[in-house]
Amino acid sequence: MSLELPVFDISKPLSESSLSSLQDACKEWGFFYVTNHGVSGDMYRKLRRFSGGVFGLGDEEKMKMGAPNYTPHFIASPFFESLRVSGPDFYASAKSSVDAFSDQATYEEFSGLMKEYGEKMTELCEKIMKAILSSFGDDLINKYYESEFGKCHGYFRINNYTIPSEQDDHHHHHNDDQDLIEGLGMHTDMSCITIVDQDDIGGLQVRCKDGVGMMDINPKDEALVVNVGDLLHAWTNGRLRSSQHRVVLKRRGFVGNRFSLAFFWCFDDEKVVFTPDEVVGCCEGMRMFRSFKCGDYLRFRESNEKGKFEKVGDTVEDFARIELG
Ligand SMILES: O=C(O)CCC(=O)C(=O)O
Ligand SMILES: [Fe+2]
Repeated sequence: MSLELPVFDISKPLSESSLSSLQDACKEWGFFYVTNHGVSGDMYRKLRRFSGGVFGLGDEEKMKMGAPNYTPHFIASPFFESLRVSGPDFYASAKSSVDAFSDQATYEEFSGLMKEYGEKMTELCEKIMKAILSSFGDDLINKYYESEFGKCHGYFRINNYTIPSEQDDHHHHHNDDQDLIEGLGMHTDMSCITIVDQDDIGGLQVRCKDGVGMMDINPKDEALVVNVGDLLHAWTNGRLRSSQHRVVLKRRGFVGNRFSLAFFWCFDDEKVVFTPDEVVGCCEGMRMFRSFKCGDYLRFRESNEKGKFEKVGDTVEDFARIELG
């Protein structure tokens, strides 16, 4: 099954009806599309070309980038490798990845591009977060945007999914459907919000509220996919969904690579996440999450996964949910 998520045009003034469909989508799915986001086709094509150049290097070369800049195959999955670029100084982060390579002029340009993209996405996240706060009404922007979200920062991953040829893949996990491969396992994001730019191959799936079904999030021209992460789920007292999602690849007919960009916008490590009374209040007054330091949650996730990436199982629900009774 596939899903028609609402499309939120971020360039338009916020109308009551667009805010209410935004709020509904965040509660029901934790996912929606955004258009007129300001990332030009030109910037995207350049980013893809440069990244393709880096992924095309030999394994030994790529390993020179080191962790956490480069995640090689067989960490998250055999079919996934990823470059990480961290803000707020996206230029310096990208530069530190590619400094080991010889073609310095090219990589200067690469780093400049990463900076441009990172800053654009940071700005977009700020706008989206403001829209999400507005969708609660009650002037939450004025009360909480600056104090709670003013120090948020972002990082992004450039993801490259490939499927090896049939003969050397007898040992990995097939789904029930022999033609479906998990390119990135089921997980929730550790962010406040995440913005994903997937190419036209598709494969992003979200778990339905019933906890069983899966829905395809189809590629949509000119649109980016936005999803709510664990930090915003906790901050909104669980009202906005941080949904489990994954990426599946169809073996048959899969040509080339699947390329995606995922931008994660998070609280800073020192931030104490604690739902304001007013936000709790609109939820029958029952506080669902104890206060926690953002960095402690990130470390909890990392230590639970032993470098295994974002596997589902331990989320903010396990970490900070208040037991009832
Ligand atoms: O590659 C994608 O489309 C999504 C990636 C994702 O969910 C993630 O990196 O957290
Ligand atoms: Fe994700």
